[in-house]
Amino acid sequence: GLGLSYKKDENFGEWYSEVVVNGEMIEYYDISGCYILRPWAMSIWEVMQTFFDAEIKKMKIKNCYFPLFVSSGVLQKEKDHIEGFAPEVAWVTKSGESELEMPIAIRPTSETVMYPYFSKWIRGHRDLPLRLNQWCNVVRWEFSNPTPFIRSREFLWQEGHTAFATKEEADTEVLDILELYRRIYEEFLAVPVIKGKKSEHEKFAGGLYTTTVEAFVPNTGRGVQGATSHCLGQNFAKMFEINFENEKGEKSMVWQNSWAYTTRTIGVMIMVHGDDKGLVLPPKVASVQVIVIPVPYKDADMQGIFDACADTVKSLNEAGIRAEADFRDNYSPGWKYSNWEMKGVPLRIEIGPKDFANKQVRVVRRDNASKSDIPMADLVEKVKDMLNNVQQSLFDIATQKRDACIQVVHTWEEFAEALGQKKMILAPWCDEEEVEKDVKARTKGDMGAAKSLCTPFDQPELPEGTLCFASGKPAKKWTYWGRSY
Ligand SMILES: O=C1CCCN[C@@H]1CCCn1cnc2cc(F)c(F)cc2c1=O
Ligand SMILES: [Mg+2]
Repeated sequence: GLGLSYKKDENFGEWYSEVVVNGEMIEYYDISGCYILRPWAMSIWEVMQTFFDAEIKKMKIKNCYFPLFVSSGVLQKEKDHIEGFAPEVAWVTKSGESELEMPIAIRPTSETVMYPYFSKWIRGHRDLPLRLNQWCNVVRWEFSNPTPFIRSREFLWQEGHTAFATKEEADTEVLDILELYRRIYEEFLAVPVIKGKKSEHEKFAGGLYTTTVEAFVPNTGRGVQGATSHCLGQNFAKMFEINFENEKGEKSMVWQNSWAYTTRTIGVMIMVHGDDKGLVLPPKVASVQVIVIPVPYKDADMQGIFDACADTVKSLNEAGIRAEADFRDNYSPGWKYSNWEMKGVPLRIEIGPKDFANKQVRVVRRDNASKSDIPMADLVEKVKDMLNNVQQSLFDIATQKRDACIQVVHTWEEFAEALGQKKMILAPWCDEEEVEKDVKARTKGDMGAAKSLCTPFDQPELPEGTLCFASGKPAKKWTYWGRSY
C-alpha cells in the first residue's frame, strides 16, 4: 500500500530506510554503502550549497577543484596523519587489463592533495591568506553499518582549506565557519545543534583543535557530528613545508584551517523531523513548498477548478514561493495527499467545488495536519506566514525533544543509567584522555560505546570542588557524552 510499513518509534532503522526510498530521496545501489541521490534529495543539497557558497564568497574564499586521485607516496606523506585511516582508503590498481605501476588512491579528504601546492604557491606574506574551497565527493571504504546520508562509502561535501600568517586569523575563521554550519542546521534544516570543541581523543589527529556542531537523534539516543571546523595549527605547514617570509623578512610557517559539511546533513534532518506518514521537509529546503491539488466532482465545473489551481500556483510562484500543481488524472486526490505527505511537502492546497464556489482554498500543514480555509484573495500572505510558522515550529519542537533528552549527571551510576535511557549526557569531566578511553572501555557493548561528543562553548557554572563523573578527580569542564553515529 501507499503508507509506511514501519513506525518510527518502533523500528527506527527500518522506518528510516523505507522513508528515504518512499520519499524518493534515495535509491539503493548494487554496491554496498553507495546510494543514488535522487532529485528530491539533490535539491535540498543545492539549497544549502547556494547559501553556503554565497556566504564563503563574502569571506573572499575561492572555489577550486583538485584531482580525485592521490599518489601513494603523497597520501602516506605523514604516517600519523592517516595511519588510523588506512583501511578506509580506496585504491585504483588497474586500467583495463594492465596493472598500474603504482596504485593510486581515491581521495578520502584532500589535505595531501592540496598542500604540496600550497607550499609552492605561498612564498611571501602577500600570498596570504590563501583561502580555497572545493565542492566534491570523497570516498572512504568504511565497514561499519552503512546508512543513507549518514554513513556512506562515497559522499558529497565541501572542504575548505585555508592558510594564514597568524594564529589569530585562523582562530577567527574557525568560528566564523562553525557559525555558518550552525545556520545550515538551525535556520535551514530546523535542527538544533550544540557548538563546542572535540576532546583531544576525538579531534582530528592531524590538527591542533577541532570544533563541531553536534546534533542529536532522540529516537536512537545517538549524537551525530553535524559538521566540523578544524584549526590545524602549523602541523601541516611543517609536514608540507608551507612557509612564508613575513614583513620583517623572517621565514615562518603558515597557520591553517580545514572545514567541512556533508550530505549527512540531509539524513539528520530526515531522522529528526520525519514521522509515520513519511518525510517532513522544513520549508526553507523543500524544493516544493506548496502542492496544489484539484478535487474533482462528477458534475462540477472542473475547468474552473483547474484554472483556479493554475492561478494559485502562478500567484504563489510570483511571490517567490515554490509551488506546483498535481494535475495527474490517473491518481485520486486521496492518493495524491498520501504521496505528497510521504515526500514531506510542507503545505497542501486542496481546491474542490465548494472551495471554488466560495473563492477559498483548503490549506493543510504537513507537520501538524492542521487544516484551514483561506480566502483566495489573502492566499499569498497567509501561505508565507504559514511556511514561516512551519519552519519555526519544526525547530521549536525538535529543540524541545532534544532538550528532553539531555541529562545532567554527577556520578558514574547516574551516567550509566542515563546512557541506558538513550540520553545525551552533560557531565563534569577532568579532561584527561586516559579517563575518556576508560569511559569507552566501560561502556562497550552491542549498542556501541559512549564517547565524548563535545565540550560546549556555553559552559554551565562549575562549582569549586566538583568531581569528574568518571575518575573522581577535580572536574575541569562540562562535556557532552553519548553514543553516536
Ligand atoms: O574533517 C575535515 C574537514 C575537511 C578536510 N579534512 C578534515 C579532516 C579529515 C579527517 N580524516 C577523516 N577521514 C579520513 C579517512 C581516510 F581514509 C584518510 F586517508 C584520511 C582521513 C582524514 O584525514
Ligand atoms: Mg571516518
